[in-house]
Amino acid sequence: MSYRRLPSVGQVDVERVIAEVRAGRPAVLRDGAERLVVAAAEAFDETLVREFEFSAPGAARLVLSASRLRHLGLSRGEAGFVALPHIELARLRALAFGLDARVDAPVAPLTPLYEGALELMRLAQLLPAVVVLAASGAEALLPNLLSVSLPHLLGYRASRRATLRIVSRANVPLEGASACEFVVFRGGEGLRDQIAIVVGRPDCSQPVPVRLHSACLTGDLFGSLKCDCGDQLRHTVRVMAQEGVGVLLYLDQEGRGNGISTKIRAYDLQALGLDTFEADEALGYGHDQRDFAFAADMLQALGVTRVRLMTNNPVKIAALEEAGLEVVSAHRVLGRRNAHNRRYLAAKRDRAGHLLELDA
Ligand SMILES: Nc1nc2c(ncn2[C@@H]2O[C@H](COP(=O)(O)OP(=O)(O)OP(=O)(O)O)[C@@H](O)[C@H]2O)c(=O)[nH]1
Ligand SMILES: [Zn+2]
Repeated sequence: MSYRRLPSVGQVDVERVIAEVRAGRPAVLRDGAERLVVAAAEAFDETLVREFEFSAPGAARLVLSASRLRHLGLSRGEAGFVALPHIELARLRALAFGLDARVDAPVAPLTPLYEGALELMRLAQLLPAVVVLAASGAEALLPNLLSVSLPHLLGYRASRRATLRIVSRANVPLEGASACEFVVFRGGEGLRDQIAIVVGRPDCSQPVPVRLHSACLTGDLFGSLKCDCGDQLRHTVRVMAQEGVGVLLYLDQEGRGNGISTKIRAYDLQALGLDTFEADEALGYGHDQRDFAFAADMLQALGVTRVRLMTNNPVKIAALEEAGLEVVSAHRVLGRRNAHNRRYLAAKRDRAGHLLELDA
């Protein structure tokens, strides 16, 4: 391995801080001399409340994304923060992820460090709602906390893409597709590795059948009826096996990049009547957190530059083209419809422009 491929100190700092906030512990963001203690709103319990209140009484603030503030009734299109003079768990949770909450205090615009706190939550696949304390008032907390600089945090996604590399590969015969090689990449998005499943031995001078498949634990593994993912996954592998060649990228982008805990939270909101995109917006997200540029890098690392893409999602086609691959054709991949996924598929067609003909 060359030194160039070793993760930088900044990348290591970001990964350590991601682990801290996912474990429910506070961490510190630095920007020059300025420091900010941050902790995920969803992690707050009585103990964390006591820790924050004791170290800097009255100084906490809750930072919320633009779409969460819109859900709370604010018309401004930007992220912002409200003061938390006392951290009351019920109010904190209502503002961070309650369905019927309304903003109940003045909202102020964010500084770059506060924006960084939201980015940290997204990288950690936690809800974009974060409690912050100016470090000047929280000196007692600092010696125990890991910290990361804002430039390193903001550069993290690009650095993960730059360090994308193959770490292992082996043949794994699948039912109905015996000639498969699993190639494991480290880097890209999410918190785990990315997998390329290479069916047969593709001739890279010809267009190769390709699917970019975002992980869906509920659908891929358990056959959830709420989406079409499991069908799409198995159907694609079957088609590739029939053609004798293909590359399926299995990407760590659970819940359109939001992570499994948020996806399940969103399902709970969908049960109350919101569609798949409305539920994500209510929780503070945009339509889709995924970036497919690193998937293009994976294909190029495998020698694939001309693809026959199996997708209904125009964003995937555009992303590969933008990264310099030639998308020779795009083929629809239809899962079975049922009473539980009907609305999900219609929302993808109507709100995200997916190429789906549901009435056919
Ligand atoms: N946030 C959220 N994610 C969902 C929901 N249902 C499914 N997903 C995720 O949506 C993604 C679907 O991935 P794909 O099937 O690769 O992508 P797609 O955008 O549907 O595009 P194609 O299937 O290629 O047409 C997976 O990451 C699922 O986990 C939902 O209700 N909310
Ligand atoms: Zn799914």
